[in-house]
Amino acid sequence: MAYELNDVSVRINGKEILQAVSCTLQEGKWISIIGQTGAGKSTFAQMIKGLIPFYRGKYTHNRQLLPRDGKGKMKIVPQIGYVFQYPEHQIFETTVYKELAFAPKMKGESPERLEEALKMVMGRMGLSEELLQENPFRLSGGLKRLVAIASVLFAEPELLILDEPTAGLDPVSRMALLKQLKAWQRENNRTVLFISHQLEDVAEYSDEVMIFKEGCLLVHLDANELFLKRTALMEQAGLPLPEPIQLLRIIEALSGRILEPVSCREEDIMQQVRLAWQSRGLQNEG
Ligand SMILES: Nc1ncnc2c1ncn2[C@@H]1O[C@H](COP(=O)(O)OP(=O)(O)OP(=O)(O)O)[C@@H](O)[C@H]1O
Repeated sequence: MAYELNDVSVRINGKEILQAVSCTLQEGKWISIIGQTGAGKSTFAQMIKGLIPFYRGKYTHNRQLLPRDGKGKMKIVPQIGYVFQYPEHQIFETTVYKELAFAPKMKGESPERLEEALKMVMGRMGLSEELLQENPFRLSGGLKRLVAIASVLFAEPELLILDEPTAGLDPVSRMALLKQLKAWQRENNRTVLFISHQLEDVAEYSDEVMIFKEGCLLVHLDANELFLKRTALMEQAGLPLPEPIQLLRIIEALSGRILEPVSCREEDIMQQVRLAWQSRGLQNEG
């Protein structure tokens, strides 16, 4: 179920926005896309969804070229879901039920199947069924966001693109939303492309990370490898390290020991930090 790009370049208004990008997006992976502002992250994601009509190079899904129309224009890829920044701005129906059921009804889903899927997606996003008859425009900002994202999940996308899905949310809502999306991705073995400037979230949830710099894909690698072993790549891309990794480096410097957390997730890093802190060497230093 892989999507593959081979030497793909995108030029808009005479400017090369993406340059010779080659990559494979494997099924069942949470792949984060990071890079400084203007690095080409959103353009890459839009290209994957088929929102960029023309590009050079080869783009395939399961080794089949993605369809183009008679004029050679790339078509939108229906099995890819796209959550744009501030997705609540795309809500247009008058009840939460209508908003969620819009796409599946268009696909001709039976009422029974609709009901079953509706319950599942509401539960997954932590939304109470009582909300179904509410006007989505009257909900709080955070709830509106959940409804908008639930409507994308309801279409059961094979690959889900999340373009800064937590922008503007408070820390508690941000964490809750990402946990729900991660659980959805794992349970359904789906691929997620997650664009974010929140590097702590990237280290917490990713299987793989793609770093873009000035329209080029600098590197695509395992998240643990990047954050625990190849941190120089972050510097090369002009990006800071996630805060728990910065703390790990400080504790290593203070204790004079190399710490080896099992992953770049905060919980695993803090466990190492606590152990080092409790060890006599560091207490004496302190
Ligand atoms: N339609 C367009 N016309 C002209 N230039 C564009 C267009 N779309 C994007 N660009 C330019 O392409 C570059 C990459 O933009 P893109 O939005 O992909 O970057 P990004 O990494 O997603 O940035 P950010 O983190 O700020 O969202 C930028 O210099 C942007 O100005």
